[in-house]
Amino acid sequence: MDRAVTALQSNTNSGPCADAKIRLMRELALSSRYLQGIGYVSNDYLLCSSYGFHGKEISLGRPDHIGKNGDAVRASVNLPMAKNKTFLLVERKGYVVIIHRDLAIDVFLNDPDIAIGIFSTISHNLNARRGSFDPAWITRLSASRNRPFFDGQFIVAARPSAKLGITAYAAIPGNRLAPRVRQLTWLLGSLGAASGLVVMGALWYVAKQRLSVRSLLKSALKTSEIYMVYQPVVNLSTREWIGAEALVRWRRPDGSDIRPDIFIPIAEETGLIQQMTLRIMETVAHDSVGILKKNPRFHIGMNLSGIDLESNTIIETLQRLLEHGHLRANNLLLEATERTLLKAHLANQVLSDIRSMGIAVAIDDFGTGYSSLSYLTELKFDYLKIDKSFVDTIGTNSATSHVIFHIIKMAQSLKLSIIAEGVESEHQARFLEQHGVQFAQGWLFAKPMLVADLVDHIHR
Ligand SMILES: Nc1nc2c(ncn2[C@@H]2O[C@@H]3COP(=O)(O)O[C@H]4[C@@H](O)[C@H](n5cnc6c(=O)[nH]c(N)nc65)O[C@@H]4COP(=O)(O)O[C@H]3[C@H]2O)c(=O)[nH]1
Repeated sequence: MDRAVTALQSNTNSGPCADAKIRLMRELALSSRYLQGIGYVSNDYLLCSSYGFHGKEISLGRPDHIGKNGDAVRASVNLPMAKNKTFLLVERKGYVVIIHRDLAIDVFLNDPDIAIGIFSTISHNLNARRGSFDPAWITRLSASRNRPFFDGQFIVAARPSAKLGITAYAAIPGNRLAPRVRQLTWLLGSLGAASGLVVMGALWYVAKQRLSVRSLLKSALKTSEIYMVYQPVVNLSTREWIGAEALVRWRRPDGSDIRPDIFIPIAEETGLIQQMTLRIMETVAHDSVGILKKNPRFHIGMNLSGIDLESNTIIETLQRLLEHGHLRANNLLLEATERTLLKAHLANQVLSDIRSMGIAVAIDDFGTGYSSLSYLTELKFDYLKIDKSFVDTIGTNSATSHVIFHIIKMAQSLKLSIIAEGVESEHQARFLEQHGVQFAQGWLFAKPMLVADLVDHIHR
């Protein structure tokens, strides 16, 4: 808009609706991705526009809102040249930009994860929606006077505008927020579109809410809301439980569960992950007392995040646990994903320090990252965990079904022990065993369980 108004104002050779000015309006409108048209307004009448000179002036009505900078906004205008469409008009210094009313949310089309809704508080209709917008959010937000909430997956916020008679709703998956908000608010802000500004407000509410998810998580770390479950790892030939993977859980006081793949990235981005890893390790050390009494050779796998691999803190924590607890180095298996290794520049050093303490290290979710092979040759691992997505291809004709053979062969040639993840059928278990995979975990054998259940099931 700035560019269009400046260009039109600085062209002083002709009157506001002269042919040359209309040609300039047309060029400016055509070169913009977001403006449907540009026009000249006097006393609430559109006299001419990039569509030409309007023999009969078009009445626009009074603006709905005048901004602090003097911009006059008309939120819902029908123009005779596009009868079935509703436009948003922003007038500045006599010139007006014509924007399709849904444009403010159309810019989100390329991002299916972001859900947007614009609700008319006058007609009580959802004027527009994008992404997996859940109308139930409207009821929940209006019941709580538009206080943003986190439903375990999405952070949802609303921003009402009495002047425009709308409420904009924005919802973003908790783990994807920060960079997108910055990018989208910039884009919407530069449009200067009124409904865009309301959507922008909703997005900022969402961003603020993310910080409150951090504070919720921070206090949860001090309570039993954060706890561990254990998924057994079996020996494929004997089906004996030889170890378990510790998986963190967060249950809110209202009984709702928040998934680790949602809150771990939030903990990583908001500087809480080290505190969380420490809490996880202390809980595992505590839980291991009962487990090791039943089977002193049992191993417990723990996931590491990229930030854990950036400093020596993890080494100090492990040393403390080994010195003061029941755990021995050979009871532990630390799991790092390719994704975390990619982020951690010091990973090589930290992983080799962990191994020199006698603790085994696994590469987790193998094959789902970017440069898997280079990790296998540059870093030393003891175990390779085959990701569930490859196990799922066993017995199918999918294009990637042969990849699992190569992963197994590669691990064998590097003398790594293999654990297959996400085994759900007997057919998959038999296939893996026949191809030399020693260990597996998955719902076929057991789902993640509380430590008391694990202890009950371990054979002496
Ligand atoms: N459909 C299906 N799913 C199965 C089956 N067997 C296991 N799973 C699920 O697959 C995930 C395996 O964990 P992961 O790959 O380490 O992936 C983990 C890990 O990356 C992360 N995570 C979990 N706990 C921790 C933790 O304590 N610390 C860190 N840094 N990350 C964790 O969150 C991810 C998700 O964990 P969960 O939701 O617990 O989900 C777990 C587990 O419950 C199966 O047969 N079928």
